Amino acid sequence: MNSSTDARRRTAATQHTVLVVDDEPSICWALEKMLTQEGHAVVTASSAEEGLEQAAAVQPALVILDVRLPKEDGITALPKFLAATHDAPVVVITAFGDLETAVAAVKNGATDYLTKPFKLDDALRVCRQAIAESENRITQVVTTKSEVNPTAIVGTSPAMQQVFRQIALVAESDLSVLITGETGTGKELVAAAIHRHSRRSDGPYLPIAPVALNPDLIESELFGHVKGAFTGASDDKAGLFERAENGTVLLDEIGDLPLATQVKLLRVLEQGQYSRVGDVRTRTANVRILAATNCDLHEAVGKGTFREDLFHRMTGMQIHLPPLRERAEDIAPLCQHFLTALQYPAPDQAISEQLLAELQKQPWHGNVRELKNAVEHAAVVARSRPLFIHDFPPPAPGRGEASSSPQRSLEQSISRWAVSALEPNGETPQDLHTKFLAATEPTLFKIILAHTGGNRAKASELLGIHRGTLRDRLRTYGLDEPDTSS
Ligand SMILES: Nc1ncnc2c1ncn2[C@@H]1O[C@H](COP(=O)(O)OP(=O)(O)OP(=O)(O)O)[C@@H](O)[C@H]1O
Repeated sequence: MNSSTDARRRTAATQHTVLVVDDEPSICWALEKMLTQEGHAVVTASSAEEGLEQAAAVQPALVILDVRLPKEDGITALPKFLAATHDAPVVVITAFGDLETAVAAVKNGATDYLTKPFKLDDALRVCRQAIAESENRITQVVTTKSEVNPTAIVGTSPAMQQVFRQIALVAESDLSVLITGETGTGKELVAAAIHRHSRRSDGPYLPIAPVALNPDLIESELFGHVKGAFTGASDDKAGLFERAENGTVLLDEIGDLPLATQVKLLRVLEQGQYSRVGDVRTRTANVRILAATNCDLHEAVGKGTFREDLFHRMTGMQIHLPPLRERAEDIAPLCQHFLTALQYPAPDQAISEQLLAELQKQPWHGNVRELKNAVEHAAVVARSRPLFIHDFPPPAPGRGEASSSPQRSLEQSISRWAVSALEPNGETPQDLHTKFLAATEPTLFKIILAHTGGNRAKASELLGIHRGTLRDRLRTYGLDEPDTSS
């Protein structure tokens, strides 16, 4: 970085007061010099007790706190510094390789930490970031605890409006409903909503996933059994349909039901009747049956793994939840909803337009479940500041996809790297571009030159750049191999 850039930054930076608490005078001196050069006012203290007095008096924008202090140690004093400064960022200085202390520091509310001995460049980067964070910190205080209904189905897209309409239309009736959609699209949420808005809402709601049941016991689980029906049946036992009397049953992943059980389910659906395993007595079922699937039942019928009569019976009333990538406009309200549920400060300010555009580009193979987990992850990383794309975990791979396509993951890595490097007071775009080219061009050039057998004229033609430019860049990267062009 050249000195004029430095000077520009210094004048642009707002002056803040930084409190340095360390009993080593040399560290206080070095940090003071570095921060004063940045345009900040620096106050120092050699113990936690003295530091706390200073903190209350000067209200610093940043506290740099050593862990090892003469009386009270930095980790124990950390919450007191947060309280005294109204949550100013605290950068903790720990001994080299002391993971336990670093973890304890972050747990106690430290924004970042430096390990001794540290380079001043690193200290400067960490301090700049912490100050920028404190400037960005969302100041709005959440005065009332925002209540979020965990069963709420959030969505403003036309597709979700259609789903809401369908739920409203079918809820009152006793119709069986098949809810379809990829994993994580909210099928179970919809089933629960249908039950909640139905006449049966006072009765039980029992979701069950046949795939989670022992295949030998599946019929007994659903319909119950009588004593002695099979080895181990030491007593009569009621099944799911009996326990759900006057209520609703959700058969999750109905496509996993064995064919023999499908016949019995059809009988319940058509005649409202079933028998316990080992019993001749016919019982009447007073349950509403909802089913969900993320597989193509039509295809399962074609393969002979799903009965056609049951298929027609179940698909009479179908609610389809489209994948999240087809309803990108739901991403913003869903993020708000999940952040509100986490009591994140000012959820409406936490997601910028730029971040939203990034999130809307992602494939979300795990749909809303993946988005929810990703927002929860990002909220932990961002700790009260607005979220950035690099706070989010990488996208989940799609079905049968080992990972996202190389080009996509390259794009994502570059984006994460660039955003974090550019973050307030980080690298200039020009520095970043130079570093980016230095990281990518040598590999590309080597491959193209190998392809042309070292012929630079051909390589520059293929690359669409001037031969002289290629020569200069190869020299810069130390790739001055002999040119085989004639
Ligand atoms: N529209 C939505 N609004 C709010 N939360 C949602 C919505 N859709 C899904 N979720 C949340 O996403 C998670 C997954 O939803 P759910 O279990 O209903 O999906 P599913 O389609 O049944 O998944 P699977 O097929 O894997 O069982 C849950 O935490 C749920 O609360």
